[in-house]
Amino acid sequence: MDVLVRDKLFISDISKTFVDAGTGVLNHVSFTVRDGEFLSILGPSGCGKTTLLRILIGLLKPDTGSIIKDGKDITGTAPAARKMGIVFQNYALFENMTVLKNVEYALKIRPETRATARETAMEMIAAVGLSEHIHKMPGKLSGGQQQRVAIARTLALQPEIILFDEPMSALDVATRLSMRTELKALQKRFGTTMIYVTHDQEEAFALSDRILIMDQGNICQLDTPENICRNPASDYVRSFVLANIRLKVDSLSRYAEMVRDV
Ligand SMILES: Nc1ncnc2c1ncn2[C@@H]1O[C@H](COP(=O)(O)OP(=O)(O)OP(=O)(O)O)[C@@H](O)[C@H]1O
Repeated sequence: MDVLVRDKLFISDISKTFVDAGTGVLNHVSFTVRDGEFLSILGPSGCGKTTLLRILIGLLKPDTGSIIKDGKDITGTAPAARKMGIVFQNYALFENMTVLKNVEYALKIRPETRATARETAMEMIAAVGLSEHIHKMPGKLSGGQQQRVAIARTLALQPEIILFDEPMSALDVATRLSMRTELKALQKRFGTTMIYVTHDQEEAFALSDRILIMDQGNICQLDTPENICRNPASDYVRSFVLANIRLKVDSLSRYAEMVRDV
């Protein structure tokens, strides 16, 4: 596979086996992520999505393969030097620090961002719409607000790539829908490449420039939502498309019922 200039990441032949998992969790996975792209990784529980994210950010070493970022091999590079950030499902905030302190913390540790830490933190908190909550503790915020703090904290470090590991799974449906719009707006504003792990078909189809569909450590298809719908690469992928259509029909009929009852 040729590395194109607009490719932000080139993941080549990544494999991973855990001794106690028996079979390979990732089997010679190769794909590219384009600069500024919103790429979702979609697949059932246990198919290797989180393992792939952990390898991309450097928390886990692959058994084979390499990760090329902007043309440079970063497979052995420390996580902090990769210019990537990660947002988890459980927010992972410091419970004993205010919103402001949570966002400021990492900026204050780094000599190059220390002087402007307060200003940057305030700007990022404003970007996620939480300016009026800066002095609150995370425990006093809703789940959606806590996830916004986690996103502001990640954005503040100006990563080139943000990885999301099922960031909406703990949120209610209405919050998830509004967070989708906000996330896309933030991506547009900051031009960040985003890699978004989910097992929610509807979310992946609604958010993504391209979707990578995985099953049992293998890539089944990587394409735009439209092309996946038009030309599913296998019966397995077709079942994802059909499930997504069913979800849409279900929510449309729920909406129709709500409107009828008004
Ligand atoms: N540190 C580990 N040691 C042993 N096995 C592991 C380890 N981490 C993950 N696994 C196994 O690897 C497989 C893939 O796990 P992974 O967390 O990557 O899946 P996933 O697609 O993210 O699943 P989910 O959607 O449930 O989060 C699973 O069978 C899991 O049990």
